[in-house]
Amino acid sequence: MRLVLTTGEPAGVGPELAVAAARWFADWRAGRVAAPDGMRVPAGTDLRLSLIGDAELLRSRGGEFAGLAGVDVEPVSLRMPAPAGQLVLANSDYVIETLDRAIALVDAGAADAIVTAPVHKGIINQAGLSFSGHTEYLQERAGVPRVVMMLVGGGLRVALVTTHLPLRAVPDAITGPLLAEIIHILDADLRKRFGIARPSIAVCGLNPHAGEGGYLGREEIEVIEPALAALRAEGIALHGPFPADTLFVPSIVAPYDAVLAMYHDQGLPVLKHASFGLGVNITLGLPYVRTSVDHGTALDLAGTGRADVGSLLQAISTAVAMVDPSLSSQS
Ligand SMILES: NC(=O)c1ccc[n+]([C@@H]2O[C@H](COP(=O)([O-])OP(=O)(O)OC[C@H]3O[C@@H](n4cnc5c(N)ncnc54)[C@H](O)[C@@H]3O)[C@@H](O)[C@H]2O)c1
Ligand SMILES: N[C@H](C(=O)O)[C@H](O)COP(=O)(O)O
Repeated sequence: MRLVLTTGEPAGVGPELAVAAARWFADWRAGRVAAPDGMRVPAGTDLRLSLIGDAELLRSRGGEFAGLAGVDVEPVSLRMPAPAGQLVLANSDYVIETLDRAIALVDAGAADAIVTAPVHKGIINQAGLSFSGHTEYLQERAGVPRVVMMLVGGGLRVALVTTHLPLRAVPDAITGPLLAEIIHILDADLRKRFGIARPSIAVCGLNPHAGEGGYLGREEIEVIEPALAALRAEGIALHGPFPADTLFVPSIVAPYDAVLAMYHDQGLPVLKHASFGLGVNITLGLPYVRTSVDHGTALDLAGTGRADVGSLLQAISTAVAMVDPSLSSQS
């Protein structure tokens, strides 16, 4: 199995974390260490990790990594020097090229999964390239009509109906057809990638108290409940819509395999509170496995050696388990 790791915004923590992860990876594939969640792979497992990025940048930020067993570099050249913590407009092309290289490798069957280090959405847009996030970019490049962002951590799986959208645009974006597409992907991938025979999914309402019977908003009555009813009739185990504030109470959320939140900042703050630094961002619905870290470029920490590599290690081990579930069951 070969994973490709895009090393992210060159001014951020991605390059140094990628090299730290590569060192851990060499030990992990040799059976010498476990992943943060305890997952081990049997020594001798055929695993390779290719770092996609500028080799000199990686070395200067993370130290030497030549000779690590199972690790290589797919070189992409920086456009301009990249001082730690300082965004350089001209390097946005470099970031996009690392993603395109990863996509080309999975498309050609030369890699099984893409793991991504964080990019800076703002600087890419400032450079004139329209970019909402990896999730949307990978969807577009894969030519699939829809994908689902799901973050996993702290015992929770939280998927989103809408992703990188201004809050003002969210209510209009939530429609019956969108809910059906998202829920079909979520249900199918929980079965296929996570081995859950009949996923039980709790759905958040959009409005406070899930609309309070229509007195605090009507989207639940007019859009969400009818969509869920139709999907239940297909046999999908859907519950809700529930008021989001209490759904995440540990004893209430515990029975469900996943929560479906209506928008980014309804679901992700809960997950990041529960597991920041060890969470994994997964894109469901792509023709290949894609995982990522739960944090951003952390420009304030770049080059200091103080950034935590835990989420990246978890993203790598999760990708391996998703490509070959038999490996996770051996841990
Ligand atoms: N997967 C991704 O590509 C991804 C994910 C989230 C955010 N982003 C992007 O990152 C940029 C910065 O976003 P932000 O400032 O909101 O979030 P951020 O995650 O970069 O930083 C938030 C806080 O967390 C800390 N932090 C982040 N990563 C850490 C780590 N590995 N170890 C220890 N502390 C860490 C930072 O120092 C900061 O205090 C934005 O452009 C955003 O869009 C990218
Ligand atoms: N929504 C993600 C988060 O908050 O962690 C993050 O922005 C990354 O998204 P992409 O994987 O789409 O870049």
